[in-house]
Amino acid sequence: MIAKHAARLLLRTRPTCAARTYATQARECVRIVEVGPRDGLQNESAVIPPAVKVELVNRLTEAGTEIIEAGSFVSPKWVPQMAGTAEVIKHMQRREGLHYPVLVPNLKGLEILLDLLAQQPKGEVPYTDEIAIFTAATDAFCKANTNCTIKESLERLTAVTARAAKEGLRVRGYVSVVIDCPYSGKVDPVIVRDVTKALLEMGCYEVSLGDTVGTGNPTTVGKMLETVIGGSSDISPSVLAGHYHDTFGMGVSNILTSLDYGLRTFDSSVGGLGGCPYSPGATGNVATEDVLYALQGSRFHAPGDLAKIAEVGSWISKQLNRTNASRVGKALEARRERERVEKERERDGGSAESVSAKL
Ligand SMILES: CC(C)(COP(=O)([O-])OP(=O)([O-])OC[C@H]1O[C@@H](n2cnc3c(N)ncnc32)[C@H](O)[C@@H]1OP(=O)([O-])[O-])[C@@H](O)C(=O)NCCC(=O)NCCSC(=O)C[C@@](C)(O)CC(=O)[O-]
Repeated sequence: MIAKHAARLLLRTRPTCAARTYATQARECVRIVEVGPRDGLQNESAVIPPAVKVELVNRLTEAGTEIIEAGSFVSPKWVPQMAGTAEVIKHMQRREGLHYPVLVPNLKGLEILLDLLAQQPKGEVPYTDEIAIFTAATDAFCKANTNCTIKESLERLTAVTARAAKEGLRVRGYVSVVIDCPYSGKVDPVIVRDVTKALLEMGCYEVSLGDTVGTGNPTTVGKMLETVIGGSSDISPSVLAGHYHDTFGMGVSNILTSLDYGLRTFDSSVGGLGGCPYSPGATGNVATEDVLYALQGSRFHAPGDLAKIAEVGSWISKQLNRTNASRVGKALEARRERERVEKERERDGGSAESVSAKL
C-alpha cells in the first residue's frame, strides 16, 4: 500500500533538471522541454526518415538538452510525419537521468508504446518514462485535431492516464489554443483553467498551455495565466508550462511574462521548427536558441549549451531545406561563418586576395 502510494507520488513528481545543473548553478533552474523532434517535425511537409530524427535527438542530447519529446504514436493517416517513432525511440541514444517523452492521443497509441517497452532488452535505459497527452480549450480545435469534443477527449484521456500510471509512466498534459482558436476565435481563459484542472485531476504531473496559433502577447498571455492560477483557482504555477508558438514573434516575451507569473517550465523547438497541422499559418514553437539567449545573464539558468544547440538548429534546417527560424540561430550562423573566414585568412597568411578568391 505504502509502495503504491510512493509510486503514485513519484508519477506526480515532475522530472527536475539533472542534478549537475543544480550543483553548478546558483541561479534558479528553468526546465526546457525540447519539442522540435515531435511538434517541429510533425509539421514539415516532407516525411523525414527515422535516421534523421534519431540524429536530431542524439545531437540535442550531446548539446546538453535534458528533456526531449522524441515523437508521437498518433494515427499515421492523420500525421504521416510521425510514422517511424518506434524506430526513433529504439535507436536514439538514451542517457540515464534524461527524459524522452512521447505523445499519445488514445489507448491505441499507449498500447503500441507499452508493447515496445515490453519487448525492450532488460538492463537498457527505457525507451521512455513519460507520455504526453493532449486536448484543447475549444471543441472546434479538439475535433480538428483528434476527432472528438473536449468532453469526449477528457474521457478518452482519463483511461489513457490511468493505464499509463499503472505501467509506471509519468503523464504530462497539453491544452491547445489557450489564447485564440483558428476555427472559433478568442478563447475564454475560464475554459483553459477548467480543462487544465481536469488534466491535473486525472493524474498529469504538469500541464503545458499551448498558444497553438502564436497570436498571444504578454497582455493576453498574462490575462490567461491570471485566470488559470489566480482568484479561487487552486492551480499552482509550478505545475504549468508555457508552450508558445512564435507566429507573431512574441514567444520569448510570453516566456518572460510567464516567469513573472511563476512558471518555470517552457517548451521550445530547436531552429524554431514546427507549427501545427490543424492551425493554418501558425509557425513553429519559440526557438530554443532564442529562449537560451534571452535567459543569459538573468537569474534563471536553463540547461543546454547555446552554441552547440544553435549548430543543431543550423544542421536540421539544412536537412529540411528550410530557413532557420531562430533569430539567435541565424546570428550565430553568421558569426561562425565570419570566424571561419578569419581563420582561413590567418592560415593563408592574411592575403585578402586568397580569401576573396575562395568566397
Ligand atoms: C486521435 C485519432 C487517432 C482519432 O482519429 P479517428 O479517425 O477518430 O480514430 P479511429 O479510432 O476511428 O481510428 C482510425 C484509424 O487510425 C488508427 N489509429 C487510431 N489511433 C491510432 C494510434 N494512436 N496510432 C496508430 N494508429 C491509430 C485506427 O487503427 C484506424 O485505422 P484503420 O482501421 O482505419 O486502418 C486521430 O485524430 C489522431 O491521431 N490525431 C492526432 C493528431 C495529432 O497528432 N496532432 C498533432 C499533435 S497535438 C499538437 O501538436 C498540439 C500541441 C500538443 O503541440 C500543443 C499546441 O501547440 O497546441
